[in-house]
Amino acid sequence: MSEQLESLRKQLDEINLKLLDLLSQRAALAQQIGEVKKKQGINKFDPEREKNMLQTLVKLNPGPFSDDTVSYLFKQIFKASLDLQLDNHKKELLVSRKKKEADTVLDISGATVGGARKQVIAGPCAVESEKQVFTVAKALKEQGIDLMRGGAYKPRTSPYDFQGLGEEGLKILRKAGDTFGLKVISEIVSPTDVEMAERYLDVIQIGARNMQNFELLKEVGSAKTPVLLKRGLSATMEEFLFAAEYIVSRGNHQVILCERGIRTYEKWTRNTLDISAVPILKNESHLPVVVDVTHSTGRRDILLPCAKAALAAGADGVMLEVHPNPSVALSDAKQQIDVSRFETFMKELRSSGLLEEKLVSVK
Ligand SMILES: O=C(O)C(=O)C[C@]1(C(=O)O)C=C[C@@H](O)C=C1
Repeated sequence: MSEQLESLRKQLDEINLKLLDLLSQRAALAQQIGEVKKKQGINKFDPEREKNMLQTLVKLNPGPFSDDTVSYLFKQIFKASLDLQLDNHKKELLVSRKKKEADTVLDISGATVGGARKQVIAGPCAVESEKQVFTVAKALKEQGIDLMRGGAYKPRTSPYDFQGLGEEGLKILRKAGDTFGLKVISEIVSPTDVEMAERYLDVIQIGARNMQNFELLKEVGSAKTPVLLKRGLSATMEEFLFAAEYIVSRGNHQVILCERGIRTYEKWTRNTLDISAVPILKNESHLPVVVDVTHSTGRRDILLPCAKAALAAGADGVMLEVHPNPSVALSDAKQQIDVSRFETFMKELRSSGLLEEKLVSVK
């Protein structure tokens, strides 16, 4: 190497170290600013401030970098500082794995979710009658299922569709649960119904359409009953975790996250099952994660491979809809499976080995 090149590179190396030192000092200051902003409840991202800083820097740019290049470089620095501020914030979330390393295991009157046993949560889309629910409950019990779902309050797209049996539906569920030794899960849509629902349910479900119904989240957060929180139709994972944080921060730590598919342009499935959500949520949070294979796909023919994929990706369980006679179901007739299909589903899922108790927790 020529002496000149060597000397220039040496100077560059020294500047690198000075830049690193300055960047680290800057990052530490940005962190402090982040803390102050948090205390004052100010937004971390401040585009106006970034614009002003860029204007000053461009004005004083001595070259040889172009103004665009200077802007680009500093925007990267601002972005990295903002990420630091937000990352600090993420560490403080109660639902975060950074806050609590060990998996949260829910004990729902003896049935665990998030622990060694992988759960299959099944049941009709809507509670229609005692006979219908009892038929399904019997089939679930025969398959060794612990948890039964069934909708009593149905938030339907059309106001003319079946809206559910309300409290009467919850009573039927409870009766079936007590008769067959199943824990029961059902959705509540109004904060004023939470207290009543706690009398009947083992788990309160917050549906996808209500994931950001903050008053409802706060109410179930103050309740004692475990909560199954579904991901919103277009919710990012960050929004999903913040919704869970609403519940946990109010004192109810028993939350199950449920991936149920997100809205995309794809029409061959009802929603798009975001399988990547499973390992990401498991990494980011200590809360149990289950996958609703019925609502994410809307297709009976792919329930099994999607359930296998969910469990293989680290889900703590899967959820699906079972109806004695899906063709006459009052809701979601096209996607529920009958008892015989359910038995086949369980047989094949079991033989895949994926339902076996997990030996080590997924991290
Ligand atoms: O000055 C602030 O308010 C900061 O939070 C610092 C900073 C920066 O790194 O310059 C970071 C994020 C904001 O969007 C704006 C600026």
